[in-house]
Amino acid sequence: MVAPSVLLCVAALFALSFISLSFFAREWDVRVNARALATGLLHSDAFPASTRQLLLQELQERRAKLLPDLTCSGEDRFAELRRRALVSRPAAAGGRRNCVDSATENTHSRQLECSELRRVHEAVLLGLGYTKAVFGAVLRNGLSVALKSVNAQGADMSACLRDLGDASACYELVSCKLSREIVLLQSLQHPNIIQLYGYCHPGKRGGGVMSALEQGSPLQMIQLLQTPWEERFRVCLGLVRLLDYLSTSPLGSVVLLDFQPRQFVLVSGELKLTDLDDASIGDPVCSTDADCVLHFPLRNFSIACSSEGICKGLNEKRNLYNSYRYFFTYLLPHRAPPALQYLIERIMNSTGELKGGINDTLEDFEELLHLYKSGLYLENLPSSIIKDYTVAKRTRAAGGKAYRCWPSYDHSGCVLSVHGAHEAALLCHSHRECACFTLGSRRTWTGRILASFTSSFDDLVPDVNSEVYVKKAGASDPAL
Ligand SMILES: Nc1ncnc2c1ncn2[C@@H]1O[C@H](COP(=O)(O)OP(=O)(O)OP(=O)(O)O)[C@@H](O)[C@H]1O
Repeated sequence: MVAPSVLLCVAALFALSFISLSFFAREWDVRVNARALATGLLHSDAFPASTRQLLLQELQERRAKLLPDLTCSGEDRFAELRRRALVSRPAAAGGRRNCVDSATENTHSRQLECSELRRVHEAVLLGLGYTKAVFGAVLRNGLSVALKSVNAQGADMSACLRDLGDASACYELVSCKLSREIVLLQSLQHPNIIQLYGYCHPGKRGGGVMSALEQGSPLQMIQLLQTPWEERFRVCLGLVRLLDYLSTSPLGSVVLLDFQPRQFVLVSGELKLTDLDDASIGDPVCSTDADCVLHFPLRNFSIACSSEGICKGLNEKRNLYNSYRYFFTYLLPHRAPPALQYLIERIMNSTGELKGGINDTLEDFEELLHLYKSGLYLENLPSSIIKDYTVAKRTRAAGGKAYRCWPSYDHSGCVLSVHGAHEAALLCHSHRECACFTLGSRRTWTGRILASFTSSFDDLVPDVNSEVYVKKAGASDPAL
């Protein structure tokens, strides 16, 4: 029989340990663990005090295994990130508020109210990840947003609940990743990073962490593989521009630890990074060269440990090689204009072997864009090719027979991007069904013209923005 005074003493000791651990612990995760520890102790009323330290240690280790990439482990670190975010964006300063649209003052003058975000109806599921659930909604002002919150059924929450058994501690742990992403989105601003419209933190009236972002559509690699080369090139170019920015961002060099196509979305064809919770800042520290090795399934790369004890440039290399293996390999060489293949091979070689850095890669990509946009890559095109066509200016072809080609911008016909009439004539010559083509006012993202190819037409109707080229009878195949 245990005396009531002893029980009281033990309870007081537990309460005191919890309060002091929570109070003095500078590390956010230690506080969570202290809570888990206290919860455990309350549930089993006979833990000897001598095992307290061991238990705490074990909980910390388990937590580290549970969420190995959760680098918002220290309040100091989080505060430091926040401070840097605010320094790089002076207009956003003002401390933590319940709801802020600090990232949006240029684009959306109206403040996003948390109450509005939490009240949205008819939200549709856009995606579920290990950590977050993302819903699409249209706000009252007509703005389409993606609302991110903790995925209560996600793998992170489930693993945490299995391990710690404390729902509120787990929510706090997992939402830390979302909060971290919000902080990063505030300071990292680039056309290829999703725009943060606003966010909510748990306030007095409850509700969890939530961010409101520019809405995109999940990146479907299979779908992307079926799009024209120009669109796939756009995705790769956006990625390279993003990596260039991340290599020297306002926060330092940023590496995407969990680099997968699903961390990105497309917004009107433009690639945007949306999942930043696993991004890490700063090149790794090292004591020997062996600390600066990048391990990939099929190969490893290493660099020297600098005299300052940093693997300088390792983040950049990791991002670049991941871009090569997840994006360039699939999207870049396939059906590229033959005259640009040499440049593509150079890019594939230098990124696949990590011979060049992001600067060289960006230079190659910008050159590729320039050659493609300007039509310079078509220099060897026979100029006589256009003589095989009769042109009807300020008209468009109506009716007639369409045919399909691949990869067309329009699935019911044959619509391809061309630099001008010469290139369109070349394509028409190479299609057995082609009898005429129309150049209209529609342009692709590079400014190239969308040409529509058909086998026949019923009529020519006036249209000041369009011209029709009709193949002359007996026009020869230029055997290109
Ligand atoms: N802005 C957005 N617009 C549309 N869909 C989005 C947006 N942001 C994210 N998604 C979709 O939601 C999914 C989950 O989002 P996110 O990647 O941020 O969550 P996560 O839990 O960190 O994912 P993971 O398990 O890959 O780490 C994404 O894969 C994407 O398909």
